[in-house]
Amino acid sequence: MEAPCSSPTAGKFVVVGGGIAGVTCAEQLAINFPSEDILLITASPVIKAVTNFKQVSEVLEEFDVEEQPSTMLENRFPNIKVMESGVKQLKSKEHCVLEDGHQHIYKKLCLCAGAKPKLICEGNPYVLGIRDTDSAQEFQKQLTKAKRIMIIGNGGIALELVYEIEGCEVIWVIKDKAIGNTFFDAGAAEFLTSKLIDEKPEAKIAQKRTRYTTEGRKKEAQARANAGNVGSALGPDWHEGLDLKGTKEFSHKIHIETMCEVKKIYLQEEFRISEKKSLTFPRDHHDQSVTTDKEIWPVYVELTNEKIYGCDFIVSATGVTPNTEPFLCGNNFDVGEDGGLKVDDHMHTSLPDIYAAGDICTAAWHPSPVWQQMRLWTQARQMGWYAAKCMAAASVGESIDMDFSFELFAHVTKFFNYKVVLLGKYNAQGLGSNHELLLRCTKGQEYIKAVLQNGRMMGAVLIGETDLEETFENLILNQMNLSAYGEDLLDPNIDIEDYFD
Ligand SMILES: Cc1cc2nc3c(=O)[nH]c(=O)nc-3n(C[C@H](O)[C@H](O)[C@H](O)COP(=O)(O)OP(=O)(O)OC[C@H]3O[C@@H](n4cnc5c(N)ncnc54)[C@H](O)[C@@H]3O)c2cc1C
Ligand SMILES: NC(=O)C1=CN([C@@H]2O[C@H](COP(=O)(O)OP(=O)(O)OC[C@H]3O[C@@H](n4cnc5c(N)ncnc54)[C@H](OP(=O)(O)O)[C@@H]3O)[C@@H](O)[C@H]2O)C=CC1
Repeated sequence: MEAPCSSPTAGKFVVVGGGIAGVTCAEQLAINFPSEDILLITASPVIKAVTNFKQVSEVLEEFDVEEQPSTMLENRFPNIKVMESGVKQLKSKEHCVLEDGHQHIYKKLCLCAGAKPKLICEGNPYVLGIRDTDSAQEFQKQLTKAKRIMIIGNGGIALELVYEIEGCEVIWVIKDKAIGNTFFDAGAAEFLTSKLIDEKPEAKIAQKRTRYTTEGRKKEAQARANAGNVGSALGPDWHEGLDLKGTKEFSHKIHIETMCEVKKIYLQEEFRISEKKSLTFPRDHHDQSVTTDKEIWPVYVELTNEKIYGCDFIVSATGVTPNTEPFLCGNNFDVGEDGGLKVDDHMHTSLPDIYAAGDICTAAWHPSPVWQQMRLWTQARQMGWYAAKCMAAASVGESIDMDFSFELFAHVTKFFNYKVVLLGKYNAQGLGSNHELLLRCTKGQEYIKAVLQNGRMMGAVLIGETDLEETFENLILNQMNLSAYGEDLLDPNIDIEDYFD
């Protein structure tokens, strides 16, 4: 029988999870309390370290994520002790966590156990999710033997995969009309799709600038044809170390099935018995001809548009579910609709002395009008850092203000080899119909969208080397009335940096 946990005053700072959130939190606690021991318990054999951190502007940041042996963290911070083990249970009333029969008493605890892929179908060996190094390697291994795969989902992972995979037919199934719904509107999607589908070099066309009200945007849209205890989520450029090549000698071969979902998955024998017919890979994007596929595949997918395709395997890139399971039993946490542990503006959960940061948590505070939570490593780092600050302040009876990084949503990444910067309400999220869009697009070069409400900039999408991120960030933060500038705001002949400096 396990001994009961003793008094919490005897406890230390304990952090669970060796991903970006947990490691950043532990590091910050170690800096704040150099004479105290910080315990980091993590299920994975390596930890994630942030390296080459670069503050691009006031809120935009870029960094690399490196997998390191935990000893490197312990060497950098002698007061951090890393324990490789999965936490099995939390006894919040007794201030203690249990792993493999051992128990650890905490005075303050930060849960940073991340999230796991939310698969369209659990337990099917032909449905893969990608989260950590192991799952990415398994995917790569399967891909080397594959002639055709199906990718389900329209977010970050799907966008990266369709661009990187070569030598394998890819059927990409999305619920939406356009690609990349979690990051882009139909205009940006069209800008990117040309890079994916046009095999020929793109002819440069003149730059176009347009101003849209919501009404105009609708018309524009109509006129245009987006496992248990897991390891940490992969880092930036995770696919660079992997040769994502199938069995064939061509580069991209992608067919996109829009506005549909998976209806049923059949294993080979099940499909044979059903006597249903599957389709061949469409010759080009406009190919509507229906030809029965003679090839025998390991798995078949029936879509809600009634089409059926056979493939070697399916990648479910359909989002994540917070890893809360080991912590919920016997503890009355407030949990968000997305399954995350709700945290307040001090990263504190609903239970005493328990904080949470990164993918595991759901931001339940009243956010700034231009910030929203997205499960990204920038937010994991910021939350881990801020949680440590809050834990430190609370333990000495002080209070601190919310960190500035939560004032404005800012994300910089790369899709289809373009730099992509997203700021504020970049897709007019939650703004209703009372907003307008300013667009500038040069095919193959840049796509710029500013979201305005009552003359104030609320968000922006910047694709390509636009050099506008800092100016736009300032315009969103200072909420200056831009009505007088109208479309000049995006006029390439006007240097708007000079305008607003
Ligand atoms: C393929 C892929 C590509 C991505 N690309 C980008 C990108 O380009 N840009 C971006 O901003 N974000 C990207 N993300 C998202 C980003 O990686 C995550 O938001 C971020 O890493 C979350 O960090 P975290 O520390 O909260 O969780 P994680 O990195 O998942 O770490 C969780 C940690 O908790 C440990 N753990 C879990 N359960 C337990 C337990 N019971 N006991 C002890 N330890 C436990 C795990 O072993 C792990 O160490 C990507 C994600 C994936 C999967
Ligand atoms: N460069 C970057 O910034 C990258 C970031 N990431 C992050 O990593 C995490 C995991 O990525 P990912 O898995 O792509 O998650 P995302 O949340 O980015 O995207 C999930 C996608 O799957 C769709 N979806 C959800 N359920 C279904 C279903 N049953 N059938 C069909 N489609 C479905 C969603 O549609 P809907 O939105 O309509 O529900 C959405 O398009 C995310 O937090 C993501 O932000 C990953 C890769 C790159």
